[in-house]
Amino acid sequence: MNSSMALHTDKYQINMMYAHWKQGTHNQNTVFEAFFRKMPFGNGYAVFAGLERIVEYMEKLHFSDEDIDYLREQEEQYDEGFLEELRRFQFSGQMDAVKEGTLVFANEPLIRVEGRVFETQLLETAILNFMNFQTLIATKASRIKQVAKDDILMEFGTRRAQEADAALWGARAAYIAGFHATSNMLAGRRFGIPTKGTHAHAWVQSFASELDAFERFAEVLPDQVTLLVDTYDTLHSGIPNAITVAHELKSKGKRLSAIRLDSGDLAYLSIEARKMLDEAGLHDVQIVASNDLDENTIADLKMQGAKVTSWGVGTQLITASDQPSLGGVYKLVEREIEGRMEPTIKISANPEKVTYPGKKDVYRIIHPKKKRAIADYISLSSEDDVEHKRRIKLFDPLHPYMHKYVDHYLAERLLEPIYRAGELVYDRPALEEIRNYHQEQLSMFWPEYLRKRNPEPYHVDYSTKAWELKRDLIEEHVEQKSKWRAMWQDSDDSHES
Ligand SMILES: Nc1ncnc2c1ncn2[C@@H]1O[C@H](COP(=O)(O)OP(=O)(O)OP(=O)(O)O)[C@@H](O)[C@H]1O
Ligand SMILES: O=P(O)(O)OC[C@H]1O[C@H](OP(=O)(O)OP(=O)(O)O)[C@H](O)[C@@H]1O
Ligand SMILES: O=C(O)c1cccnc1
Repeated sequence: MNSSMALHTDKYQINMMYAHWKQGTHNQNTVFEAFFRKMPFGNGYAVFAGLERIVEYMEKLHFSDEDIDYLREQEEQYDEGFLEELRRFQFSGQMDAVKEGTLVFANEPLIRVEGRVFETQLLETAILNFMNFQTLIATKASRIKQVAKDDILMEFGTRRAQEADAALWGARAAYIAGFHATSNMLAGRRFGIPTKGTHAHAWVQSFASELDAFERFAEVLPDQVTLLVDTYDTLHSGIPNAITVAHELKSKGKRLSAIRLDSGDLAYLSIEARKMLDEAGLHDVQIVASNDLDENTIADLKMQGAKVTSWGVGTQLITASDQPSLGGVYKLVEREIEGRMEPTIKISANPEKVTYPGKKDVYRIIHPKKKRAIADYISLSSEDDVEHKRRIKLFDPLHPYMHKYVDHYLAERLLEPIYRAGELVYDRPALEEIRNYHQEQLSMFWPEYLRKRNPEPYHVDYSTKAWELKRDLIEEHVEQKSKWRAMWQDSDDSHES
């Protein structure tokens, strides 16, 4: 079985690789950077995820004989020599990336890939596919976590996910952002995420009575029982029957762990359920809620005094339903011209889409005493001001007159080496470590950047040199454009005369 995902790319990447190969430019050195332009869900931050998947992909990346046969069959224009080159394909370049769980912001490089254009071009589609989805889900999960605070969060989304990979990697992304468990057993086995499960309405329906169903379930799984109480009548049947079973378990030295509410007014029902359980002396029986929950409903329910301590969240999380995609892009920022690396820019009529040229680094600038993040500072990799702790100027690229100088600061370089000369040099952290690191990250930010609604925009600032480079290349482009215009004008005039 071919486990490589080399063909998990857009055809245009292979066509460009072919065209470079034919033109003899395929060994040209290049630098690409991946970033997104707009914060998802209007959130103040995003949670970077997807690196583990990218490394898995990179480690297996090669074109198998079947891949080559397929390409030959698909595109008769491809030369055999090109297919031979693909057969020898191996990533030999550099990759740097932000660690999973890091809080990241719009317009900062999150992944940087350097190498032969023949290699760097191929990776675009897969890298964006992994980064965009997982970062989106981790961010959505983080919003839910902010609201749920210390309650237990269970990821229930598999049945509604956009197919299997999304369910698996989505469960992992949610765990990074602070979910406690998943219902997906494969995600549990593969990533070591704790698994949890209650039972469905079908269990209750498959018995003559609800009480019988509850008793039979508790009999075989007495150590972790959560009973779903809304199949027939939550207040008049489900909860009373669950209380009966709880007493039966108690008499055997066991404990009913929780009841689950899955329909109706979850605030009202949970308050009533709590009263009934407490009156029965069952103070330690918890209440789980599920049913199309997201951060907004959970916040509403909490505001209404819902007595829920565990939330099962599926559809809205795994499909990121209010924003089903993150628009991350992968842009060429430098290329080799006659043996020298030169910055390159993409111009667009939309000013937001004009790229920042040049190979860059991202530093998190931290208040030396308060140990909180002040801003992210993006400078050209050729600059070393931050490395030497020299004074830096922070200014808003949209409003350059708004600026301040910072003399004393701590700095963390966000892009870490992942590949060097094609070798994996990154010590892949355990999932638990990533999850803890994410929690530490949150504590480095002032709450105004983290709030769910109308967060204060966190500063992502460019160095003066990075900003001037962009300005100069735009000016060069404008001059070039007016020259072309004049040329066209002249040729039109001569045709007319
Ligand atoms: N007190 C509440 N305040 C705000 N939202 C609530 C409250 N109680 C429930 N909800 C949410 O309202 C929505 C109710 O959806 P819907 O009407 O489809 O469910 P239902 O009729 O209760 O149950 P079913 O899933 O059986 O159709 C869900 O998203 C649920 O999470
Ligand atoms: O609502 P979600 O956040 O996606 O959580 C998962 C849902 O999956 C189950 O429902 P089921 O598939 O039985 O369908 P239902 O919506 O009719 O209960 C469960 O009872 C939850 O309601
Ligand atoms: O365990 C549960 O209660 C569960 C799991 C998946 C989807 N809905 C509910």
